[in-house]
Amino acid sequence: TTTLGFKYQGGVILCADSRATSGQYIGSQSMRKVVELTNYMLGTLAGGAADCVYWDRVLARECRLHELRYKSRMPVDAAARIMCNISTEYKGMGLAMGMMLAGCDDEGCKLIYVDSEGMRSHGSVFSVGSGSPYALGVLDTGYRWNLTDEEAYDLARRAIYHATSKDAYSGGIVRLYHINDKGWKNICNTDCNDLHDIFCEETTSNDDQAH
Ligand SMILES: C#CCCCC(=O)N[C@@H](Cc1ccccc1)C(=O)N[C@@H](CC(C)C)B(O)O
Repeated sequence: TTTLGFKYQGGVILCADSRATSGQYIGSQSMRKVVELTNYMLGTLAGGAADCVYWDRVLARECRLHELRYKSRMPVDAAARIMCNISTEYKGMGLAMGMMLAGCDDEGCKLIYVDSEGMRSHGSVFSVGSGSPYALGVLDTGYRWNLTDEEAYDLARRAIYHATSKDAYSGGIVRLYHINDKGWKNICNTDCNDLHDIFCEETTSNDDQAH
């Protein structure tokens, strides 16, 4: 898996691949690793597939119950703390999860990393999963706060694409989401092979073809 998230002037960007593997076997090329927790909060999944998918659903239920009981949004920090408490409760029992929670509440846009070791930290740029070293190489080079929306989308897609090229455990579809104070939006779901044609286009003109 390769997942990334970063905050910038336009809100928060989340992007992830869609491959599930078991050793060298590819179990799925269409996993949803950016998950919709509420209308205003998204999460990303990396690590054990069952662990991530199961506890993400538990968290989504807690968010909905909060809205029903208190008629107000679940703050992103509160959701992160719930996931952190779950991780702490099961620490040492083998859970393997590396997640990001992102959303914009009345305190502004938040990006929080949470994992099954009990880590919980706020940040502006994160990448989580087996392909994260490759993604960070692209991301840290191109990241700045004042990116335009289109530049942010392009940077996220490039970072995930290059990770899928190098990391055998990442691949499939690059799913890109944008969150701001109006909510979240799925910008695109692009197959890695199509991104190859965009990011690695060969200049084909007659003289070039005479290699
Ligand atoms: C194939 C298949 C069934 C899924 C097995 C399964 O959990 N694969 C894991 C890798 C892993 C992890 C821990 C133990 C063993 C295998 C996987 O693909 N994780 C991806 C994210 C999830 C959400 C899809 B990614 O982190 O690579």
